[in-house]
Amino acid sequence: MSRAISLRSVSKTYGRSPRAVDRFSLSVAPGEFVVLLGPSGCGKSTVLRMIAGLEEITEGELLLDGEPANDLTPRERGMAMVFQNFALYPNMTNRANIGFPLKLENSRRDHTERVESTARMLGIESVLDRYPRQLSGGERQRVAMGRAISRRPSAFLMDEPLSNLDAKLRNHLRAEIAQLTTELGVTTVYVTHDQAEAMSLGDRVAVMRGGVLQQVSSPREVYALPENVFVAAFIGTPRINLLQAVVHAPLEGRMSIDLGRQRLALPEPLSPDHQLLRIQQGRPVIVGLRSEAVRIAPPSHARPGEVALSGIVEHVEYQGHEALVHLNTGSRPAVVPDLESARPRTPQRRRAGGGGTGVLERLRQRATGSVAVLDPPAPERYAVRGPDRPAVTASDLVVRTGPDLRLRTGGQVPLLVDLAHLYVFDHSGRRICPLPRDIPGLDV
Ligand SMILES: Nc1ncnc2c1ncn2[C@@H]1O[C@H](COP(=O)(O)OP(=O)(O)OP(=O)(O)O)[C@@H](O)[C@H]1O
Repeated sequence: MSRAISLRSVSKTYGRSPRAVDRFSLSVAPGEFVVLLGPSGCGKSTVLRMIAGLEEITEGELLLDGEPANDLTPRERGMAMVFQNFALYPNMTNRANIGFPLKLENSRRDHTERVESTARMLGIESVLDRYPRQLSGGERQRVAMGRAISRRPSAFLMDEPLSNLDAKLRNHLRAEIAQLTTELGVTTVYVTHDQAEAMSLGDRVAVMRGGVLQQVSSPREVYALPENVFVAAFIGTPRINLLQAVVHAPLEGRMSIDLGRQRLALPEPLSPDHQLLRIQQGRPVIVGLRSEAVRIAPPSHARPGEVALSGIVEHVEYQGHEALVHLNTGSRPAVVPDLESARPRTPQRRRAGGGGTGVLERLRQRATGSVAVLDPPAPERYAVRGPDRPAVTASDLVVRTGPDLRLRTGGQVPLLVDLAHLYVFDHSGRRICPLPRDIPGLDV
């Protein structure tokens, strides 16, 4: 039997600390695979442990198949957990490890058949009579999964089960987990901080930040329609380009988005998405451009909906099948706090003002409560290299190209921006373009 899991405004507080999980609501349908995704410390494991019954719920309600379950013991919940550290009994053979939960349930019954069919499912029949220390990391994790599966639980709760494995094995096991859970049709809640893993595994992805659920949607939607700038920045590789901008909407004349040194002129007639930007006139916004929204090509190659920009090549990252070109377009990148690792900056810069401990840095720290923070102006962030050299800034835009395009560092390149792929977020980080679905009276 597969379980429906429902969390209703669930919070967790440890001692006097702020809420580790803050009014978290999520319903997982029977057989569904939901991934909890977010940076380290955002509360993913705590949510999982509250579902498992390993952590008490401070406030709110957990329902299993519609029945209140806050007070059920872990055993009564009938779920199986798989952790990142494989947690096998070292003195038991792998066979005994897999059969252990079955033995706990009924010590007199012969479980050989169930253990062997589980091992077959996971491709580990040949190692059943060895001990865990005689296995590779991947085999050990399969045994750990076998132990979770053997009892045919009503739900799997997996906490970063692949994070101790090397990249190749991780990809391999990821595919196996997807296949296995589909075959078994068991409800699965899976925790990871790896967005690629989340996107490839989940029926739905629930993105968390600072204990708060940001968005829960299909992988496709979470990528294409991120509800805020944090989700946009957390999902997708290379990371979305986020630029500080101002909407320019004169009563007469063309609407545009001012990026600092350059403007994006919005094509007329304005699309419904772009029309709604008019009310942002004069306000600071954040423009999001994924790397596929920008290409290196001259204005004469523009397709309908594409507008021209230009950029100076700062750095080219060769990746074999493609290259990532880091460009300076004279814009200021918007910083999103709490992301696991910021996009690496181009390496050659020296900071002015001895490492950012000044007023701007303090303001930035204070502002980390909101979703996005505006960076200090470029001239104050980076030193000029010498009195006779112009001021330099870091790259603000990353564009994908084919691997064979030869580009000279310091050279200027023409860019075309596809406005159909333009994201705009308001000053609080909420997506305003494409239009949010919940604007009343708008048929989107
Ligand atoms: N037993 C505990 N006592 C006090 N604080 C805790 C306890 N367990 C977790 N926390 C805190 O709760 C917050 C959420 O932790 P949690 O482990 O759920 O995050 P996570 O998103 O799973 O992180 P990671 O990916 O690093 O495992 C963190 O700030 C953590 O320090």
